[in-house]
Parts: sequence; structure tokens; C-alpha cells
Amino acid sequence: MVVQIEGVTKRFGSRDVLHDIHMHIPEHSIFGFVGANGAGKTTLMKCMLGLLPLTGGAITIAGEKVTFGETKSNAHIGFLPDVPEFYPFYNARQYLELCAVVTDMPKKEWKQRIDELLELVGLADVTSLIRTYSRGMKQRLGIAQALLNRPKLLICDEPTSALDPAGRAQILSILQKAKAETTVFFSTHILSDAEQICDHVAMLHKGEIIFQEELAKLKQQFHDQFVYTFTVPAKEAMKQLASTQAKMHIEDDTLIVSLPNDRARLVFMRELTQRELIVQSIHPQTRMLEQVVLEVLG
Ligand SMILES: Nc1ncnc2c1ncn2[C@@H]1O[C@H](COP(=O)(O)OP(=O)(O)OP(=O)(O)O)[C@@H](O)[C@H]1O
Repeated sequence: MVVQIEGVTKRFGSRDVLHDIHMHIPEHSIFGFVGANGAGKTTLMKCMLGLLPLTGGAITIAGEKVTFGETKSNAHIGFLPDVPEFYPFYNARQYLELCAVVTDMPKKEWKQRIDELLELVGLADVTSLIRTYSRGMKQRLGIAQALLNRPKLLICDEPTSALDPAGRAQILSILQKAKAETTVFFSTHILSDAEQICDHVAMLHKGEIIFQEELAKLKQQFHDQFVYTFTVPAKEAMKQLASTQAKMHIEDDTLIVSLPNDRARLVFMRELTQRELIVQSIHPQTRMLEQVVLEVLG
């Protein structure tokens, strides 16, 4: 395990901001750390980086115990803050070269490493200065910088939150590729982003982990749920289908129907036809984490 978090509690004054957190993160995986603003995500990341003392519990990164104020365990970590800052008057390559100097990387290793990172983050052909970069480009350069010294763990704090859909998709794709060389700890409040790339997801709510699961297991659990829209409002369709055996509920004017086998699917189709309900669209349930939040928090 690259990360072992055992019973971590963090108190500010009389307030528990993190309560009895346990996490075990295997190598070469993407671990989604999801939670609303103020849930305590940044606090846990600061604890992992040794920037805050723990009130209780212990954190180990790549076998090294994290101690407040010491940086030994940080040698294994690359960190991407939510708003990375750079010297604006360099271009990406010059900036990474500066980082290589500052971190004492042997000169003969620079070029190849910087070439492969610029390729990974899609900045290999960009020669303009960082001050002209979009937010997405800055996040991508931030990932390259964080990965420069081949850390065992890459911690990303809300890397997609301020980006447009295209920028978000690029970051998600880069993190997915980065998993081949490191382990990614991906903090976000965007459930669909976590759902797209994570192997495991832990959900933090008011300082407590309310859910922690492998995404593959979650997919199995939800694989029989289908999302229907009709030419009539979902509420109306549900009323007409009141006598059906299928389990269903409404979400955002769609009808979510649980159809566990082919027989149930055929019966449901027949019932729709009998009631002359016209289906506008149907697709498998993908918003699993949203469902979990609704179930867990009611
Ligand atoms: N140094 C501090 N002293 C007192 N309270 C703090 C301190 N740092 C954070 N908090 C409180 O702890 C709670 C969790 O904050 P944290 O920044 O960890 O949340 P978050 O999940 O990262 O949210 P965001 O995405 O908004 O940063 C908040 O209520 C915050 O006000």
C-alpha cells in the first residue's frame, strides 16, 4: 500500500474536522477522494503532507511515517495544489528545467524526463510563456511539475474544478495515463469526474468517511439500473406504471428503473406499450456516486 491512513482525527479548537479516517491505497491506482466544499478534504491532504499535526491516528506514505514539520515522507509525494502558481515569464520547458535544478536532478536525466512529461501533459509543442496559459494548461504544467521526480504518490487538490468540459477531460485523461508510473490521490467535489477514472472512491462528509468502495464493485451493484425519459413527464409515467412490479424512482425528470434480468426488461417493455408510454431515451445508470450520496444521506 502506498498510503496507509489509520484512525486519523484532526481537531481545530473543540471542533473535529476529521474523525477516525481509515484509508489504504494500493500502488498504481487512482483513489477518488470526494466531498462537498468544507467537508475536510484539504485538511486531510495537509495532514498527508505533514503540514498539520494530527490529533490522533497515523499516516504512512510509501512506508515512511508522516511526521508534522518533517519532510522525509514528502520525498515520495508530488503535490498539485488547486491553483498552481508558476513564474509567468518562463515557458513550460524552461520552468521544468528550473524545477530540475532546484530539486538536484542529475543533469543527464533532465532532457528525457522533461520531454516525456511535456508529451504526457500535451505541452510538448507549446513554446509560449506561462503567462499566456489558460487555467487548464496551468493545471497540466502543474501535473508535469509534480511528477518530475517520479513520486510514488501524486496528490491532486480539485484539479478539474475550475475547468471547462474540454479542459476537464484532458486532465482526467492525463491522470489516467499517470497511473502507469505513480498512484493518484484525486480530491474532487465533482462526482462524475471521480466516477470516470477512479479505481476506488472514498466519500467524506462533515469529516467522516461515509462510503468507501471499489468502483468496479459499485458498477456491479448498479448494473441493472436504467434511466428512462418519456414524451410525458416522468411523474406522469410513474403514475401510469404504478401497478408494475419493477422498482423505480424519479430523479431530475427521469425514471430510474431497476430491471435485474432479461425477463424483467421484456415485461417492462410490454407494460410501457400497453400504457402507450413513448420512450424518448433509455440508458444504463451511470451516476452511481450521486445515487450513493442520496442513499447514504437520505
Ligand atoms: N486552520 C484552521 N483552523 C480552524 N478551522 C479550519 C482550519 N482549516 C480548516 N478549517 C475548517 O475545517 C473545515 C474543513 O475545511 P477544508 O478546507 O479541509 O475543507 P475542504 O473539503 O477541503 O473544502 P474546500 O474544497 O472548500 O477547500 C472547514 O469548516 C474549515 O473552516
